[in-house]
Amino acid sequence: MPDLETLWQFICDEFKSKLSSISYNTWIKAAKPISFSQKRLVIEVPTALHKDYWKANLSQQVISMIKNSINQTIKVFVKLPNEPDPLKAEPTWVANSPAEQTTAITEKRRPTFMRETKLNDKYTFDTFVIGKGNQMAHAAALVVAEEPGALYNPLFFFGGVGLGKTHLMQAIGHQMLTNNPQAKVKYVTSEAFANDFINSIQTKRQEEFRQEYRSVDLLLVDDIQFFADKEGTQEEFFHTFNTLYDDKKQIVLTSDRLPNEIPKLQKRLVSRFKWGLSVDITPPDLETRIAILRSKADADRLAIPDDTLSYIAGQIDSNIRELEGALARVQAYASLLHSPITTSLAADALKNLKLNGKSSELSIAVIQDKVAKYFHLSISELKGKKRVKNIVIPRQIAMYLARELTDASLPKIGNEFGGKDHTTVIHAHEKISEMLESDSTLQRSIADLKSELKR
Ligand SMILES: Nc1ncnc2c1ncn2[C@@H]1O[C@H](COP(=O)(O)OP(=O)(O)OP(=O)(O)O)[C@@H](O)[C@H]1O
Repeated sequence: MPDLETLWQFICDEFKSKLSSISYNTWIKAAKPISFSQKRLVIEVPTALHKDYWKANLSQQVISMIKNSINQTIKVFVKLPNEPDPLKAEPTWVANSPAEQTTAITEKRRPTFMRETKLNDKYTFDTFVIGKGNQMAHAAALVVAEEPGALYNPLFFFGGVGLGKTHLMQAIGHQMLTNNPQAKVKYVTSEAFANDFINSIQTKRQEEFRQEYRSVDLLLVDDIQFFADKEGTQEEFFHTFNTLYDDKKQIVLTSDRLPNEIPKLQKRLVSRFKWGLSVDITPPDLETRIAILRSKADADRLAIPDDTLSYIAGQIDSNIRELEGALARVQAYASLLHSPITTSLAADALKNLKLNGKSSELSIAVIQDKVAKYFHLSISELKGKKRVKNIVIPRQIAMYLARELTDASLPKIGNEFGGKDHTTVIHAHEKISEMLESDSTLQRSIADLKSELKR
């Protein structure tokens, strides 16, 4: 019997010749051989989704590879990093389900009242940097691109602004078109869907609208939180969803929060969105931020020393769009001065951004506006006296942000919230700080709001 290292090398070589490089990097490179004894191979993978995929697709292939090459029957165990040694409790394997074949639909002429939204060429799997916060989302995206309609339908990405939801969603579209150039892929924002729908009513072309949306192989709808308040659109989307789902066509959705946290989203949509898989994308750690900057710099053929990239990555801690913006700013500054990019030049270029600190320009009114919009409240509700929970928490969040992000005094903040006492502001700040320690939904809302306020 080979030792663990030799065996794993053999398995990797076999998969390298069988799988595309994207699949290889996602499933095999991310896996780690742990032990091999008594014909039992233990492999560790990073997320639950990797584990499912291994069990459904890859374990059996490994068994066959070994059988074919040295005529030995081995067992394969797949575990997560925090799971105990699976050899003490043998799992059962899920049989591999055959990939769902999508049928090509001949492209019809697009009705003129609907604007075509094209996929962004840059948003592919190749340009997507994998890190801790997006690893599971990336793996799910790949599964869906390779086996649309079969496993995770709908696939739902949620998470803060600028973290790569659109990028990943469009990467699925590109990949599907690479695999099957005849496939009909449609990307829209929820607002474009709503506009198309309204236009179709105004121009009496609802049939065309339905034909367009219900005949696709892959429907990508971005930012569905904006369906809130749009009753008619939700109704129409419900039927679009049902038709596609019944036809086993893949649906991918994104939002800044989970379906049940989207205000005024119909319950039947919420429940349908939960049928598939919802995956969170969280802000990248420093290492991933540096890797993203490195990949952008390489793509633009920019010579930037590592310590300068680390410096830039250290300045922006959540939003990747801002990270790209910072790099562009440094690049522009360097070309303006005709100097090479160094850390001190980057520090100069970014010094006015005040990204992580307080901003004297940010006003309480702007905070109130953003918070009210985020929670779908009116400014007067936010500033008012109503004590119902769905208003009180946003009000306290707004006070908390005013305290954290501006230099305004407590009485001034109280005053701007309809003349409240400064002790109310202190209480709000304490309450939200305390909740932030354990409430992940709140953590995400605050991160989103902060990131929007820095835009
Ligand atoms: N992992 C990644 N690797 C490389 N680039 C990334 C990654 N994640 C995000 N980006 C880049 O960051 C920018 C913002 O990403 P994207 O627009 O996909 O975010 P989003 O989550 O959809 O944001 P929003 O909520 O504002 O719609 C894009 O230019 C995208 O290419």
